[in-house]
Amino acid sequence: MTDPILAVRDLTKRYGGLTAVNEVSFDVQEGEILSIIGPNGAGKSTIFKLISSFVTPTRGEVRFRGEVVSGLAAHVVARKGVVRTFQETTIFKGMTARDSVIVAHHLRSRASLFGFFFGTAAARRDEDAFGRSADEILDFLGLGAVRNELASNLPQGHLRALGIAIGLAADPKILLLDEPFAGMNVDETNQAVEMVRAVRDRGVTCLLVEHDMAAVMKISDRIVVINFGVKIAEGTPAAIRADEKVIEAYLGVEDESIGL
Ligand SMILES: Nc1ncnc2c1ncn2[C@@H]1O[C@H](COP(=O)(O)OP(=O)(O)OP(=O)(O)O)[C@@H](O)[C@H]1O
Repeated sequence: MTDPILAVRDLTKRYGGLTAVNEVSFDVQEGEILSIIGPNGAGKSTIFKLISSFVTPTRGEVRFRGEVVSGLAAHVVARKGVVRTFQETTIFKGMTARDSVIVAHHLRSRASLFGFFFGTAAARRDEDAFGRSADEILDFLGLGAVRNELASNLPQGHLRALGIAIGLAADPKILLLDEPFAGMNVDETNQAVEMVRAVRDRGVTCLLVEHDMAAVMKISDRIVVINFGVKIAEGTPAAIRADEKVIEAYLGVEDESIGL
């Protein structure tokens, strides 16, 4: 097997007396779609925050292409290529879709953000290149027709896609997608599943936290299952569906189903 693009080792996060994530280890291979699942409060979001360096582990580490990235500032890790998608709630709604993606390009080279707002010559040069790249990303995600709409006017499905577009503007090697199918109907979910596949086919490794089991089973190459902060299973969708520990963890959970 080739070296993993991401190696999570003995990752542990304690909040006071509560161990949110406990000695979790797994690898992510380049080009994979890997989903992290588990009941509410299992520790999935905390694992995402640890991988993207928004929080520092109590113990253990995350290695990206062999380099330890835990402990580095989140924007440094993002620039290396480990990027979280924006949630709808954090998208700047007063901007057009296109400008939002252009600003995300500027965030990649933070020096030019000042120029974007104040119109310096160097920023205008960047502007052309970033504009072309933004248009390509928007077209790629099916947002070309709404590029000049204010984000505040976009329906939820488009906003979700815009969050992915903003993530892609940062030129990720790994994209962390936090509940990309939440609140979607079946048609919207199917479209979003295709979108995530297309992102992977573009060469971006995708890591998902998701509750929609039907979508998870359809899209994932592999799944990591977390329960009470501990990894209880890891494998292909077929293996996970048949895993006794996984079935047990989900038994009695009313709002979730493992899709059996
Ligand atoms: N900043 C924090 N301070 C204290 N406790 C926290 C903090 N963040 C998370 N926790 C606790 O850690 C545990 C894991 O939370 P986490 O949000 O990672 O779970 P999750 O699997 O993402 O849940 P959900 O599926 O409901 O989003 C929970 O018990 C939560 O209350």
